[in-house]
Amino acid sequence: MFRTKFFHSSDTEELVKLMTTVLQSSHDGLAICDRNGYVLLYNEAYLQITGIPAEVLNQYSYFEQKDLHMVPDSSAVRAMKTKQMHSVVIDYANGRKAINTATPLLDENQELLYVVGNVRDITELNQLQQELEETRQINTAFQQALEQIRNDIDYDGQLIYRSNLMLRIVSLADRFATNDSPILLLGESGVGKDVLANYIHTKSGRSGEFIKINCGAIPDHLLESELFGYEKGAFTGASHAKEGLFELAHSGTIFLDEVGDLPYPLQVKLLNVLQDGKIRRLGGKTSREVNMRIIAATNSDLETMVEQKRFRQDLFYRLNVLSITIPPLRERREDIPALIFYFLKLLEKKYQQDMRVESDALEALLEYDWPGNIRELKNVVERSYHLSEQGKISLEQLPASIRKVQHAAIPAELSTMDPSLSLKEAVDHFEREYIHRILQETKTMQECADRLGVNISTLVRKKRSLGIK
Ligand SMILES: Nc1ncnc2c1ncn2[C@@H]1O[C@H](COP(=O)(O)OP(=O)(O)OP(=O)(O)O)[C@@H](O)[C@H]1O
Repeated sequence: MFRTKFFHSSDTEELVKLMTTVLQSSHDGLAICDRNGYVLLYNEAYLQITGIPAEVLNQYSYFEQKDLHMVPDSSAVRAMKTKQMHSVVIDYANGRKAINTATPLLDENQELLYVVGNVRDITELNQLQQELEETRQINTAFQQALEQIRNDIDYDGQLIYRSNLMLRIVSLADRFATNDSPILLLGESGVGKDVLANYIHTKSGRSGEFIKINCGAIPDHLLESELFGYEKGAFTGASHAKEGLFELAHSGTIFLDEVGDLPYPLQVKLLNVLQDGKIRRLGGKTSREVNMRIIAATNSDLETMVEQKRFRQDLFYRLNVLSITIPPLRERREDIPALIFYFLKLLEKKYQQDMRVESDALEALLEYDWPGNIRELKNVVERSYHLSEQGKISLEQLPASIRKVQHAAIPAELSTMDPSLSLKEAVDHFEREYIHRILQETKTMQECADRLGVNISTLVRKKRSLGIK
């Protein structure tokens, strides 16, 4: 409090009246106690916020209130003991939360005279903060979902492959497609687990929808209601009943992406669904039968997670009945050209602008290791397409990391490849030229197969089918 020159009241009675009005007008709780902790003055807000009855303030000192556990904590007691200002956050029994600050008033000999207590209610602030945090989490989940949609927007659902490895995987998927057992898809991020799950659903002949959920993208507290749905009044804000994704996937397939991120308590619930084919909505009294195919996918090492008790063993066994591991792109390099031309075709169709890939750029793309797999390849093709000049993608348009692995140029005619060729013709043309070149550069078939990253029988078959002498 600051005084101006106009203040010269020496009437104690008048001063007390003034003080009382000041105290009463404050929204913060205010209380003044003497050196023994007995409250002398307090305002209405103090009673409201702390919930301490007036009778207690009239009879008990702060020391007694604390000792008798009438209050959870007291900044006044701390201030009296230390003669220093103290602030504590207190959760009062009436459910309110407040910052409680006590300021000691000392005389000229540093002896305690009074302590002034200020209680600021932060209950609403706290709730607002929590709501803000929840909104933030929901926002992040939506952002991720939008990002996913944006990434998938150009995807026309085709599963492109040329390698024997993928051929085997697709025929395995064909066999698994027609039964109802759960399938676990494993493989690094971006190898195409999502695409394969979609493919399996299409091949399964199931009439229902393909429903996808990314278990890692939805905040834990929303995931259960998202999967199982809820009944009206199941929780605050549940003003109407809502179907969960399991119900939506009835007669269809539910794809649980990043299943390793499923919170531990939900893992038991998923296991129950897998075992008896029934779900119960949150707040629901009865169970409903759902006939759905579950496909789960992860790029985490579930076995290690089981050892670390982060993933339930029983659920792992149940999901792992039919599992398919999709190899990374660097282990099936024969797929790279087919994928490049496929993504280019999609872009050409969309933007009505044909594109050629110069030979050195193509070579760099083929040599690169693709740690981000097909997702990375797709992004690089898209980026280079937009950066291209005069209908050509050349080395300069590729990211530096890819340019680095570039070797000597491949036959020049590749860069001027006829854009009217079909994808298969273009790929065949490229493969013929490329294998021919590597054959010339190597001494044995084994060495050539190693350079190409294929096994020797693939190389022999390719040579024959492409008519390479
Ligand atoms: N064989 C394929 N043919 C055509 N496009 C593919 C193929 N495999 C993957 N893609 C494309 O690559 C991108 C990544 O694939 P997808 O989302 O299926 O990978 P993922 O293994 O599920 O990745 P994550 O583990 O990160 O979810 C997608 O845009 C997809 O369309």
